[in-house]
Amino acid sequence: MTIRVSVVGAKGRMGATVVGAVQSAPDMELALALDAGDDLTQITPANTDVVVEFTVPAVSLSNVLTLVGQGVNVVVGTTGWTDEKLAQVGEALAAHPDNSVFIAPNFAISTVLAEHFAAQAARYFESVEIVEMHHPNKVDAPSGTAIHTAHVIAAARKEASMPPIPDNTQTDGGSRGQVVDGIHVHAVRLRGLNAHEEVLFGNAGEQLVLRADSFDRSSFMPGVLLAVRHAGENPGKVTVGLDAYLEL
Ligand SMILES: NC(=O)C1=CN([C@@H]2O[C@H](COP(=O)(O)OP(=O)(O)OC[C@H]3O[C@@H](n4cnc5c(N)ncnc54)[C@H](OP(=O)(O)O)[C@@H]3O)[C@@H](O)[C@H]2O)C=CC1
Ligand SMILES: O=C(O)C1=N[C@H](C(=O)O)C[C@H](O)C1
Repeated sequence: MTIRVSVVGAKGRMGATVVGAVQSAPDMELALALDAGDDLTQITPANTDVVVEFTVPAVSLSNVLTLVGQGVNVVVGTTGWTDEKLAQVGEALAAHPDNSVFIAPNFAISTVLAEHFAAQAARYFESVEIVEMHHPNKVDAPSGTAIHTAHVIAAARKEASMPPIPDNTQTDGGSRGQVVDGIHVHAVRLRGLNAHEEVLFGNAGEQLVLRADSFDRSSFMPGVLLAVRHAGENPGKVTVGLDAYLEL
């Protein structure tokens, strides 16, 4: 059966790439391609099975709530999600128990795997810091991926009862980065880059660096299409992270 996919944020860098990927997928057809200023209530179960949402953090929650209200499944790539926002989506889904929302901070297999390996490494290293590097048009820092990676590492360290990360910094004008769940996260914005993340682990006398590079937005498309194909599998629920659909 052909999956009818609508794209919200369709004129953006990611949205336009998703439109092309959906048009090239043999099992999908493009329904509506909407962007800023368009009325999202045009999207209904009569024309759409799954909506892919790539917009900006400031509007994504509102868009997702509208789309859930329209009774369709939603796949979200926009960043900026917090526990509070996720809870609001969960409440909205209670009124639409047949639909689901899937959110991925990153759809690239390299990055999802790097994060998976980082969770494994986290229990063996005293020190860890994250460096994310992106194109200068990105509006949010640190990246949604880096925030998610920090949470995953912090949870793994907690489960392994790791001691606090050693750091004797006495003065800091901001150069130590943002602390997310106890992990220092550094953001670089550089012309020529796309989306890149390094997780640096250190012990006395050794270092492990996990690095994932998305050189091109095509890197995100297999993950987006995978999520579209799985949409609706967890009715009434919000699922976060592409690892949910990978057998890791
Ligand atoms: N999960 C993942 O794997 C990835 C996630 N991202 C994330 O995806 C998001 C989008 O990134 P990117 O495509 O580069 O950003 P862009 O700024 O290129 O695209 C965003 C698009 O959304 C549109 N938009 C703004 N407000 C609305 C609205 N209310 N309703 C519908 N459309 C709207 C914008 O229109 P206008 O410009 O006219 O305001 C623009 O066309 C970011 O949060 C980014 O971090 C990016 C790459 C991969
Ligand atoms: O804005 C981007 O480009 C990206 N945003 C996502 C993020 O903030 O993690 C995913 C990827 O890093 C590209």
